[in-house]
Amino acid sequence: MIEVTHLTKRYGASTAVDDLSFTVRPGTVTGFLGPNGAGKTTTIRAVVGLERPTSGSATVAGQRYADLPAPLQEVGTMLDGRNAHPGRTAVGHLTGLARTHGIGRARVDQVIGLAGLESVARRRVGTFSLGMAQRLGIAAALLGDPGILILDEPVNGLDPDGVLWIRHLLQALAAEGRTVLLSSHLMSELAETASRVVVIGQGRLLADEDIDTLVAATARAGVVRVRATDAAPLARALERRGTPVTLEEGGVLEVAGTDAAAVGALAAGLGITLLELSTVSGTLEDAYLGLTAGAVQYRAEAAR
Ligand SMILES: Nc1ncnc2c1ncn2[C@@H]1O[C@H](COP(=O)(O)OP(=O)(O)OP(=O)(O)O)[C@@H](O)[C@H]1O
Repeated sequence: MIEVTHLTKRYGASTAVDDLSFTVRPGTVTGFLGPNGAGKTTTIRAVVGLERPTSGSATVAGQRYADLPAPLQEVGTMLDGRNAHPGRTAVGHLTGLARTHGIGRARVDQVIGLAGLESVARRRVGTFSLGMAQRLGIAAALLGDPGILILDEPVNGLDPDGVLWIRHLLQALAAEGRTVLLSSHLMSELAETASRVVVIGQGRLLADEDIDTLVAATARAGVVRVRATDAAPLARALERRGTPVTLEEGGVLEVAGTDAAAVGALAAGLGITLLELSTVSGTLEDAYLGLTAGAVQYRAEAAR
């Protein structure tokens, strides 16, 4: 469990994190989202004892990170995939870390296997691609077999095979009852991997929800899309029933406040042939954009 309670972090006059509270529970993968500068990294750094809160607190497994006797065995972190010394081999880096916690060589080999790094285990880290460095960062996070994992942008730099690997790995770790928190800007990937999400903007909490609940609440979720040989009479019939209809590109009608079966039945009654009939399911991206619309600090000026 990760608990952030009324956490505030100020740098001089600017507030990076503002009275933020949320809990990350075991057994699920939780995504941590927010626009650039929202305060995600500052929050994560406070959780792992790298930032001292101005006020409030952040604990892992009920304690401050700094008070954990063997942090590597409680919390695995990957904040920057490139933190290993470039002159060291992957095995050397992991063995060095393992020694600080009395972790045996067998576990080093095990995490190298888990991360798919066997073929490059004896290569210098400085020659690693971004994806290989990310895998090494994940191997290091797993070294102490921790109950809590905190990963900042773990998918960054991974090829599609690597993306799939990390998705299945994190889900398997959560299914074992571990607490998994990951930040990512890749919305569709996060939606595939996580089941819950914490969204922040300008240092404040915007949502702490199941992804399914959040997505179902998006504005367009449940809207019926329909394309017909002759859309006009269908649109008129729907409007006569008080159902709002919008005409989209390509002659597609979007109909709110009804369901696909009702639209299909109405069209059949009018003898109109349907070319397409579907229900719009919202996406995490829709939900995220809706939530953060007012909280984006850095936005390119719209093209005039
Ligand atoms: N050491 C620091 N000194 C001063 N300001 C800082 C410091 N670290 C972060 N900030 C500011 O705090 C705010 C939050 O930054 P943070 O890096 O936590 O955001 P983020 O959500 O991780 O952003 P991104 O998605 O771009 O990584 C930003 O306005 C940033 O400029």
